[in-house]
Amino acid sequence: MTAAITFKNVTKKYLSLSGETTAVDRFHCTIPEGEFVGIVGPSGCGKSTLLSMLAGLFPPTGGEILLFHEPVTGPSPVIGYMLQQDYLLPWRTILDNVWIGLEIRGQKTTEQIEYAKSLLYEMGLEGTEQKYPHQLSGGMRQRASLVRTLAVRPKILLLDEPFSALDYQIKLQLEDLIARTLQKHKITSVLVTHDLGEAIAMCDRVLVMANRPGRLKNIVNVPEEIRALSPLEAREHVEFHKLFRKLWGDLQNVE
Ligand SMILES: Nc1ncnc2c1ncn2[C@@H]1O[C@H](COP(=O)(O)OP(=O)(O)OP(=O)(O)O)[C@@H](O)[C@H]1O
Repeated sequence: MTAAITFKNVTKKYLSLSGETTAVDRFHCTIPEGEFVGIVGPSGCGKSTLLSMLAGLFPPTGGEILLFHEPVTGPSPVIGYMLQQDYLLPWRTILDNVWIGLEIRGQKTTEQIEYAKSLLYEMGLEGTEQKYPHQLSGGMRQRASLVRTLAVRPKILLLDEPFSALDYQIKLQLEDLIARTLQKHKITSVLVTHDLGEAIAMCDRVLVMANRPGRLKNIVNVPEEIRALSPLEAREHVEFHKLFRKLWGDLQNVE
């Protein structure tokens, strides 16, 4: 097993005028390559802080984070980030948005362009190439945003509440499509979500965090019977409901 992400006793303290806040306290865990991991926990338990440190936006105060056994020292090209907002540039067509990362990295080769287009079609966006973001629905824009992120071939994808701005039906459809795409391309993924059902339906393991200070409370493996199903089908399975109740119980006792 290759470790894609290793958190070694990671701590983050913020200093502000009102004093010191320990946002993350000795977070320790390993995520193997190809795994899809969810992080759930009460508001303020340090989920976004963890993702930001993983993305190399700022360093931990204590401990260390490794990506494929190399310490994180800043933003890394192996990491892609998908946020709640799509941040597509409104003055560029969908196709021009999709390969913006390739342009910035000087990688806009014929092969890479073809790869980006194939991702666009995989995500059901054929026919939108020459449209502008305002001509697409919220779900389509999120899909285009994911294509842009995947076009530069990240090995690790961080998803910070990517579906929370979408309505329920679109969100379920997107969960299915995105889970399939990430599995197909064997991308190690970390999903931060407030939606327990989403974490169970999409992930191989769910990390439950506790508050004040933010720390890892529990790790729950999603049973094989659920993982073998699509996120939509998983929600119908009896094991899904059992696990939902267990995680719900865990979260009631995490303070
Ligand atoms: N820049 C900052 N300066 C001071 N404190 C901060 C800063 N950013 C976050 N915090 C504090 O660190 C703690 C963890 O915040 P963080 O945003 O990581 O939590 P979260 O679990 O992502 O929350 P939510 O689920 O509400 O998005 C909170 O107590 C927050 O107030």
